[in-house]
Amino acid sequence: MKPATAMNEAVQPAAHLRLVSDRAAGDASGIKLSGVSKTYRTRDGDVPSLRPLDFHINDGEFFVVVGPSGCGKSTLLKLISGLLAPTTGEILVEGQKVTTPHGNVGIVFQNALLLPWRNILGNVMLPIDMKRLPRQDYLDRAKSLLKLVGLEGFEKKLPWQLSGGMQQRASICRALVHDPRIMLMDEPFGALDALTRERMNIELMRIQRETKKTVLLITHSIPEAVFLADRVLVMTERPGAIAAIYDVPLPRLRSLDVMADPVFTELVQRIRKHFFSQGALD
Ligand SMILES: Nc1ncnc2c1ncn2[C@@H]1O[C@H](COP(=O)(O)OP(=O)(O)OP(=O)(O)O)[C@@H](O)[C@H]1O
Repeated sequence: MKPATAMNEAVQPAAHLRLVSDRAAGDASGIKLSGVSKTYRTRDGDVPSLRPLDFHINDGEFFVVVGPSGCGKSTLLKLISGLLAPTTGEILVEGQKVTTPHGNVGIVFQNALLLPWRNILGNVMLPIDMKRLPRQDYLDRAKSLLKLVGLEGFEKKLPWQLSGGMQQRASICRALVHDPRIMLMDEPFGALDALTRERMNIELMRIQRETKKTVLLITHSIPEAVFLADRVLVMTERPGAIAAIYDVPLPRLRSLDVMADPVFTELVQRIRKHFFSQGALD
């Protein structure tokens, strides 16, 4: 068995649950973090949010981050999107150093955040209008994305005429419409009921497999993380560091039945132990 990179020595992986932090290092594609830390400077003093992080998300990988509340997950996503600058270190997206917000990513937040006065198609087209790209070139793509997520026929409806899950599906289309290579998703299904959330997970997995996007998703749900991910990064309490990175040794296209698979349940348990040993469980 490979040596664990886990900081928490109490959590040892079972033989078939490899820790894979050495996978594909040095590849110029995907997302690469080298020594990336963040300390917020506030009037009340410094708030160290992330300890120096080093990891690589592969091109086309579904990478999920879990961690205790306040450990710096959203901060991590904002750094990768270029909305925030790191205090130390360097982030490369597709080989390019991130210094400002960049067009390579589509971002999905916890709430759909659709503009109430724009219809669903208008909301999906928002990044095209904001980037002043030619509308005609993207209209068909917007419509086929809406079809892909089961919203065909709802193009002219206003957001309030759709359920929460439908609005969130529209916001995923909005994040995909300009064809970014990378999707950054911050607890995208946190506000949904359990059944809709399960359906959205299946939907998202299908979209990711079909479009071969690189996805970084943050969630508080360990089963959701294991269900969706190729790899799961577990963070420590603030200032967040890498507790462990787990490979998910399950078929890439999964149905909900996989949740009864012993490999699934064992990995969920193993990740949960990190939180118990840190004294914090969400
Ligand atoms: N703009 C800011 N100024 C000062 N401190 C901040 C700022 N944004 C976040 N923080 C602090 O940094 C830490 C990490 O915040 P962040 O939102 O990244 O955590 P999180 O893991 O996403 O939390 P949660 O799971 O609860 O959403 C928290 O302690 C938070 O209070």
